[in-house]
Amino acid sequence: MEFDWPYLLSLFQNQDFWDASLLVVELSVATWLGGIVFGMVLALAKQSHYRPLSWLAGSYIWLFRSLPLLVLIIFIYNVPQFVPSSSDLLSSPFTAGLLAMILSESAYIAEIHRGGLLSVHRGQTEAGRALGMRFIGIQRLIIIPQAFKIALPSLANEFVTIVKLTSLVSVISLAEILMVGQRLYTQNFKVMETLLAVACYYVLIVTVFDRLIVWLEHHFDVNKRIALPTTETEILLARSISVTPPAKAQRSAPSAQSKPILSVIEVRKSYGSKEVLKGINLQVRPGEVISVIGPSGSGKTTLIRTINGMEMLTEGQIRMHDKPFLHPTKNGRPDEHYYEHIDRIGMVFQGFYLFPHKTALENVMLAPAYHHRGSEEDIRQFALALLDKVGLLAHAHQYPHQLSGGQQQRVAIARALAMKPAIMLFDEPTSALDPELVGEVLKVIEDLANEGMTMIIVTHEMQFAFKVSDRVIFMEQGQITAAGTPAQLRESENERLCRFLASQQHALNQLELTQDVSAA
Ligand SMILES: Nc1ncnc2c1ncn2[C@@H]1O[C@H](COP(=O)(O)OP(=O)(O)OP(=O)(O)O)[C@@H](O)[C@H]1O
Repeated sequence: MEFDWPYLLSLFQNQDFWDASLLVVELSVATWLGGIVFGMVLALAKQSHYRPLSWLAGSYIWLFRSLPLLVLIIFIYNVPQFVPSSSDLLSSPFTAGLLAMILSESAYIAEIHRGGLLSVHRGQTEAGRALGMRFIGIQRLIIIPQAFKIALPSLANEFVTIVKLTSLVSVISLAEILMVGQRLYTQNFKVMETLLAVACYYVLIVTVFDRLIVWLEHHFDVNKRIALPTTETEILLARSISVTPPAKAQRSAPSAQSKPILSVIEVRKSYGSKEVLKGINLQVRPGEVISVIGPSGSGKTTLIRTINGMEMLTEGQIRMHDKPFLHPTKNGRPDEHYYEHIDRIGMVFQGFYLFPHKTALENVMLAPAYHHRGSEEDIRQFALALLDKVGLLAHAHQYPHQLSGGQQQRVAIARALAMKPAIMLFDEPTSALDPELVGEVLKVIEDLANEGMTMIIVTHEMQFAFKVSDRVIFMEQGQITAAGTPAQLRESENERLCRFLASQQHALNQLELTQDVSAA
């Protein structure tokens, strides 16, 4: 029996095949998009802290991954026999097939999404929370765009699987490509030629969409984007407003009479049986700059993370402007009091945690836009002015990966300032930086201190801490064991503090040298 080439070629002009190809494309794209949306809902639900929701999503994924698609398609197509009211919808083979495919595929896609969501660094969520954003906002603006980019190659692969799975809908008489082929070869018995044409149609569809998805991946890849320069108009816009407080508001010694902005009262924090903070009391007054120093593992970072709710306290309370802010809760998560005040606390992390899919300017604009702090134009102007303040106006349109560590940390400071915080928290802001980049970040923090910004700084930079602070706090084994002005601490007879400072003597010597030079 000879292979019939002319017959094979004629099949590429067969209208039924092209109609069936269009149907396969429609069914595949609708299943893929529906699966992506519903799969993301399932993936987020499975990660939820709310146990019943997480259990429901997990059960759905388990059930629909176990069910053969063929069985599901036949089952859904026959539902109207038992539920007549569904016949309007499900008596159409296309709708029934589409529904069955979305139900089944979303279970697989949910797991792909979950992989993407888990790959996004935890610091991204913390950065969003520190900007006062809630769960949905954080997912929508920060996590999902990054997770989607990570998951895109696997999602593309799933699209190919979906295209091939559409052949199963022929079981409910939907005229897709394989069914058109079957009808032909049962009449003319040219099985090989017809199936080769069927294969070619599938390969064509997959190839076209493969190219489209490559384009999509390229589109989402910020690494390939070229940063635009800051325009003259933007520079003028940034410099037409001042983001530095007026001279009279600038730094003076904090008054002991002024009411504290923040009160930490008998705060304890435990991880399991290990108590890391053992009854911390601290009051922060307007304009005060407090540095927290101490040996590694003494609880400095835990303290500052507890102050802005990144870690929940186990006992005690934290008050903002003498109003409830943080206290232990039943579910171990902050309550509404937290959201009333968190946007007045700016946090700068050791690891920067800039949003990698957004430019420096977009990073700074994100939180004020989310909180509707003015028109887009005003927010943009303020963000440009803040970037100018930290010396990065020229880099406004660069992505984080196009900036040095020091520049990224300065953008992170501008991002926190964009919310006009009443108090700024710095968690070892220079520890992740190369030594030559430390100075540029410390300079920005020192300028803020001189402008009267209230700050708590956890730092290992002794020279800096003793230079900028009104008060230095020494922590050891989860307790504040010494506190006072820099001068008081240097003269303290606290044995452990003396030993700690002696170990840091090199840095302090440098400070004295600098002071001697400036006094001369
Ligand atoms: N998530 C956690 N789970 C369990 N223990 C933790 C956790 N986070 C911190 N700890 C423990 O709490 C103690 C204090 O840690 P913390 O990071 O606050 O110290 P630190 O003074 O900031 O140290 P460093 O200067 O090295 O950063 C350490 O013993 C640490 O192992």
